Amino acid sequence: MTIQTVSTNTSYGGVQGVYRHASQATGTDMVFSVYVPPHSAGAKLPVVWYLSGLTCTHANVTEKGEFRKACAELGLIFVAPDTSPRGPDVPGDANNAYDFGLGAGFYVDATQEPFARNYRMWSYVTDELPKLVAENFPVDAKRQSVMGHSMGGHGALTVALRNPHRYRAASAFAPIVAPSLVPWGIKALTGYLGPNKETWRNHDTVALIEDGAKYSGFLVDVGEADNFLKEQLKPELLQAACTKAGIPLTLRRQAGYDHSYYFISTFMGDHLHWHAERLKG
Ligand SMILES: N[C@@H](CCC(=O)N[C@@H](CS)C(=O)NCC(=O)O)C(=O)O
Repeated sequence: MTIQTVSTNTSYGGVQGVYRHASQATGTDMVFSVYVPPHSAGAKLPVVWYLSGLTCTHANVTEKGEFRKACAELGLIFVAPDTSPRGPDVPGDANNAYDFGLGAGFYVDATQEPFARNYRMWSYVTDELPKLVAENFPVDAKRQSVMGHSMGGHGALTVALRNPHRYRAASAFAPIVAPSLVPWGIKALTGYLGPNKETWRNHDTVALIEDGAKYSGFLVDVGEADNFLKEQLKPELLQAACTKAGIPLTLRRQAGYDHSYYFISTFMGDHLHWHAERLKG
């Protein structure tokens, strides 16, 4: 598996890169970013996966997430994939809406036509891209963790719950926690997985917890001024599910913050310290 370098820039003594490769999973070219902090020759470093939200590419968090200073200090590799396949032959939303299709892969492997061929973001972020990154960067595969925002928060929490031994820590900014119950999620899961809601449960954080999935604990920040909080995010459902299942949840409701990268970048350092603590040794 070969990768093509799109760009590299030195930052905080490390290297911020953007790379392109031909993805088997999606059948398209995919672009992702990797920050490698300064490190001694031959060292293998822990890796934090960041899954982005609706409308994003790798570029949103790479340019606005303000993660590099903490990653450099803590010795963390930071990887940001795209949120969907892209290209002239990739089908999107029939009405070009922002919440389905391009930029809105929802971290599932679609089973419904015409999406099943390309929309395989679950396989991409949990299988293909980790292998590619391990082959090309100084990664310690035993020390991985995952975080995400909004749709990517949903991705991070479901990826962690279904692979608790692979991802030692998981956190989220303004995650969708119960996609089966909210408009963004119902539209996406119907479109990608079909109308049988039983097939959605594997991609619904609250449903996974209700069905017995366990995890060592989550850090979740939400903004009290987030316009999506009440209709789409519903963090109270995650709180109830975690309390009932005995999963430790640190849920912080941040007054005045909205859904944007001004919110994410403010708390990015806290999240990276949480991850670094759990990726030690
Ligand atoms: N701005 C969009 C909503 C989608 C949105 O807020 N996307 C979030 C993730 S769910 C985001 O990160 N957008 C890109 C950015 O802020 O850079 C709209 O209403 O049209």
